[in-house]
Amino acid sequence: MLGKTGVLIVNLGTPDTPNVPDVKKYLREFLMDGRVIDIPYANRWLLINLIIAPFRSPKSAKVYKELWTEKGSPLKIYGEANEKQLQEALGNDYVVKLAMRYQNPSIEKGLKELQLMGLSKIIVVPFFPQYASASTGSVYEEVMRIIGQWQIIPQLKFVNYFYNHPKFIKAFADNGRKYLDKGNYDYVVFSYHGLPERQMTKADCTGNTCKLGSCCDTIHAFNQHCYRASCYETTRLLVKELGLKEGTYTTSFQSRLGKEPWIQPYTDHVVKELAQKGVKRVLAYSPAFVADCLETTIEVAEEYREMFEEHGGEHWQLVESLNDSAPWIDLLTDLVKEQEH
Ligand SMILES: C=CC1=C(C)c2cc3[nH]c(cc4nc(cc5[nH]c(cc1n2)c(C)c5CCC(=O)O)C(CCC(=O)O)=C4C)c(C)c3C=C
Ligand SMILES: [Fe+2]
Ligand SMILES: [Fe+2]
Repeated sequence: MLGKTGVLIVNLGTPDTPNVPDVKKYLREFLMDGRVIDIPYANRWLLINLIIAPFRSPKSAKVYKELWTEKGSPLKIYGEANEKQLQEALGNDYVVKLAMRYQNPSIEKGLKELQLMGLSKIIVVPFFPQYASASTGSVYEEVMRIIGQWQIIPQLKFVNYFYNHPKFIKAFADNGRKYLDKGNYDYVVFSYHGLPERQMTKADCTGNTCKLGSCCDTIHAFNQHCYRASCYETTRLLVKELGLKEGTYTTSFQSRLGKEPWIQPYTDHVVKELAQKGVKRVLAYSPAFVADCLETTIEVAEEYREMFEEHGGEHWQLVESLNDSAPWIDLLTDLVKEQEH
């Protein structure tokens, strides 16, 4: 095994089953993460255990049951496929392990397996195109917590983001182009997972803070880890690749939780406004996710479609994510190899 490199691919996580106790367990672990609900521990504990877990779990379980396939949760099925595909693409000099930040297979299990192989280098690839403290940052914190206890700390590399990688942009653009070429769409919505505004305005490592305004209109040395700026840049790059005209697309943020303000505009508001303005045919991108999951298959493809049609829209189509496609594996291979320099 000496000389091999370990590759830990990490996605967010999903419940073990769509039943209420497993969904509750998943939500508890996820939302008790101080990078996800960033309030003092005691307040977070009360909020999660007395309000969110008991009341949200039955509702979420219902939706997970709708999402579930014979083989399980799509997020995990695609992750398992990616583990095999990437192993094949990288060959024998690498050992690829899949991990989930929450629930199973855990980061602890994946790292332990790599540790037992005596690898001298580990590359961590979180499956989040845009950096956020609540996603990528949380994966790193967990990796460092575990590896920090080891006697021998291997050489460690992290892929912080890849929203601007030309192969990421091309893969998503190609997925959408096949609809645009045939479908006579009059509008494209780029909907990203949202974040609480409070998290955006915390100072980054350079001391800069996002002002939730025009500071996100360009990407530069001081805002490369700004989630909002990275989302807007993802849209700009996709728009350029697709050749969309000004006034025919917009960026918005979905999946908010709780009563505090999250980054805006909210996708549900945008969906209603577009339908009410007379827009009839919309192509919807969700480029914060590399695998179709609850947030794309149910929220974007079903809930927003129903909302759009209820308010006068005629056709709403989700662009599928990268899932187990060859261009995604090609991009993952590049992301790993780029860490070897
Ligand atoms: C794009 C990366 C993600 C960020 C950033 C993120 C932040 C974030 N999420 C919540 C709350 C929930 N998210 C849920 C599902 C979910 N979130 C992501 C990704 C990011 N979340 C994915 C890929 C998924 C789907 C998982 C699946 O099993 O398919 C859920 C659970 C679903 C539900 O009950 O509605 C919650 C809750 C917060 C609060 C947050 C940042 C503060
Ligand atoms: Fe989320
Ligand atoms: Fe900003």
